[in-house]
Amino acid sequence: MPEPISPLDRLIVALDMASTDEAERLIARIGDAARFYKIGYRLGYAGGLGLAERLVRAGHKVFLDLKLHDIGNTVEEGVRSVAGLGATFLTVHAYPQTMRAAVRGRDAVPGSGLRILAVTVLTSYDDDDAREAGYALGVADLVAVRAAAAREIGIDGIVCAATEAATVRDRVGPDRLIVTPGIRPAGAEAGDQKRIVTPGAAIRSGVDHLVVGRPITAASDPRDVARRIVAEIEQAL
Ligand SMILES: O=C(O)c1cc(=O)[nH]c(=O)n1[C@@H]1O[C@H](COP(=O)(O)O)[C@@H](O)[C@H]1O
Repeated sequence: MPEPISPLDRLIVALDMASTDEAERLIARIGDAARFYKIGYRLGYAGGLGLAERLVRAGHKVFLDLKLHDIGNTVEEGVRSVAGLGATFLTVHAYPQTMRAAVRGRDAVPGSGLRILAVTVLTSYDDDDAREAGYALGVADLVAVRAAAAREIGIDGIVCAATEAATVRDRVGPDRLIVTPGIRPAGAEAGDQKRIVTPGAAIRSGVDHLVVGRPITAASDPRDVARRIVAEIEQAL
């Protein structure tokens, strides 16, 4: 059985900011209301990898959302480099060749603790977007197929919307993680997200970690919003 995850560690705050100064100010404001942070393109390309190492040294957990997707050799070597940074999670797109390469890169650095998450279908996509991108399957079927492939290949966790969590759990079993962005507390703006779920409903559908960005980062009191989300998670468990 998987290790129990505390309500606090289930919340991952997306640091989609322009600079490490801005990110560090937000982290200081949030204080002990969160301890798991995600660094994606915006911050990653603006000093975010150095910040990731500093956060790990300070006892935080870090999710590097680099969404790797390239020829196998490049993905494998990229994952080997990332494995030295101390992050807990790294994303790759859920294409079989890419996932196999990421698993080889992970396994080449034993003891790094890095876990690979496969991004199935972005939460900003609906069936029309999938069709426009050339896929014959709708979002739910595409997520199910990719989750099953990820499990077969040895990926550690799946990124999907919480709307697909039950199907994904069915495909991947109890030992793989399910990590869901597209989380919106009741009444929060969806923005560009199309498959949104509240924190409590996500947890009840079997999700392990929730990724929350703007509802926290754009709030006038980010610490308060983070605390409320963790309380909602705790209640739903
Ligand atoms: O891989 C991700 O983290 C991700 C996958 C996905 O399908 N949808 C998605 O929104 N994300 C990321 O999750 C975060 C969501 O941010 P908010 O919409 O501001 O809560 C962003 O950093 C996205 O890059």
